[in-house]
Amino acid sequence: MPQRINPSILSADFANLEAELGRIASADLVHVDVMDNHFVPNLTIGRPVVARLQEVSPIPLDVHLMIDDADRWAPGYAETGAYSVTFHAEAAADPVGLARRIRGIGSRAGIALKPGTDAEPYLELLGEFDQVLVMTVEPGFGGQSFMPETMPKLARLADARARHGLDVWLQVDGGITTETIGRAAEAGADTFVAGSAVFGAGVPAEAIEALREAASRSGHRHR
Ligand SMILES: O=C(CO)[C@@H](O)[C@H](O)COP(=O)(O)O
Repeated sequence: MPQRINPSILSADFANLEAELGRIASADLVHVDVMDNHFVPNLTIGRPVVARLQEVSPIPLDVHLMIDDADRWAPGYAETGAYSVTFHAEAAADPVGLARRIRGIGSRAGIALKPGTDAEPYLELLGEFDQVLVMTVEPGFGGQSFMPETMPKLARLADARARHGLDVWLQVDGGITTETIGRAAEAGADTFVAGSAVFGAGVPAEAIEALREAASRSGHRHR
């Protein structure tokens, strides 16, 4: 199964985002964190900046909405042409309906699960989503420590994916480093978001390569 490394621009220089994209040219996608200071206690960027990033980025955008009222706002992010738009389970009144709208606009649709959010309601609905984002920290800030207790949930999602023969991507986000990425890969993740491990490194391209190597050493063992 292919593995993807998605650097999170939350740890990039927000005054020089276009230049920062140039430092991660070997990334698979760019992870863009949108926070509204309601769903999470932090505020980042909104649709106008995402739309502009979409215009200048040579790398597809993986937009992660940490915002309330996703039913209202998420389609607008898909309309920017983003490759994927992920919303949180608690933020949507109708997660399946919203995923269908996002897909209808042309983006891949993702559902995100906070560390305390149960995967159970979604195991039989996996086909409605293109990716499930398993948060491996509480959403809101970069630089936190990976929460290994989220791994059983990831493994349950991986089992459901295999049972249904789906190729839904399983993404992890938070505290992903060369030390932790192997555990997530073994539990079934194929898509890895890393902020500080990439932009906090001297040479982000080397950090991406190191993460790629560490993940590939530890592929999913339960397929
Ligand atoms: O969504 C988030 C935080 O809520 C992430 O995308 C962070 O940007 C990850 O940062 P690191 O934990 O890799 O530093």
